[in-house]
Amino acid sequence: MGIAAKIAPSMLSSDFANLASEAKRMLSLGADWLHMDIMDGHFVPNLTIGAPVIESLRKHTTAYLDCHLMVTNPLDYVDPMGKAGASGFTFHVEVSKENWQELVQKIKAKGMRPGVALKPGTPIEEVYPLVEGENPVEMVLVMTVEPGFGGQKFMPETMEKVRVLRKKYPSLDIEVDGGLGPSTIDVAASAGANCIVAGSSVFGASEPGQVISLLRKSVQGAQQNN
Ligand SMILES: O=C(CO)[C@H](O)[C@H](O)COP(=O)(O)O
Ligand SMILES: [Fe+2]
Repeated sequence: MGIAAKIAPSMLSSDFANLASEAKRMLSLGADWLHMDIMDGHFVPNLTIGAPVIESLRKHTTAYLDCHLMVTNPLDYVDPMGKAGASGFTFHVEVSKENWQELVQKIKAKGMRPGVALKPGTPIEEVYPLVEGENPVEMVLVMTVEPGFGGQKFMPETMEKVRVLRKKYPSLDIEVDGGLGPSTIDVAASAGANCIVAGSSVFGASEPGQVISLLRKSVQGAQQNN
């Protein structure tokens, strides 16, 4: 028995003008989580959504909103995201070296689940203190593309980080994000990822439900082989 597979369509690839119905469509097709990409136009060269949109979406669904904060000052977002109804709050390690302890504490105090993300060029060792501390994060998001945009090519060299993490922390939620789809899922699943973000491969498919179930089967199959 492995840890639960969580398939999280990235709403970045949805029609933002119909966000609520797109979210419901993904949930009805078997999505476990909805991945919400919050970008501030500073940490990454793209600007997407923030707490007001999370608050609007929350009125339409009770689903787990897996929020990925690609922002320079994640601490500023904790209160608004908590009030808006975010479920997971995943901040980047590159911008939280000085204050991750305070961040994790505040995220938990607001009833959210803390996670830490790292860019492809960031060494995996940087997240160890956050996973092992007294007040640990509950998920590590290994970016498998440079953050900022959907539809990029999966970077297989990031898989070594997933393998190292899975070996070190057998029951940790490990999320992969960027370029995941039918042609890349097996390598990520066998490396040990159990939370799978997929934007363009799901929303661009003629049968998104089939992609969601294929992603889940790959994670479950890899766990049975280990
Ligand atoms: O965090 C992200 C980009 O920074 C997105 O979650 C990610 O890119 C998903 O899109 P796709 O599956 O199309 O790569
Ligand atoms: Fe993301």
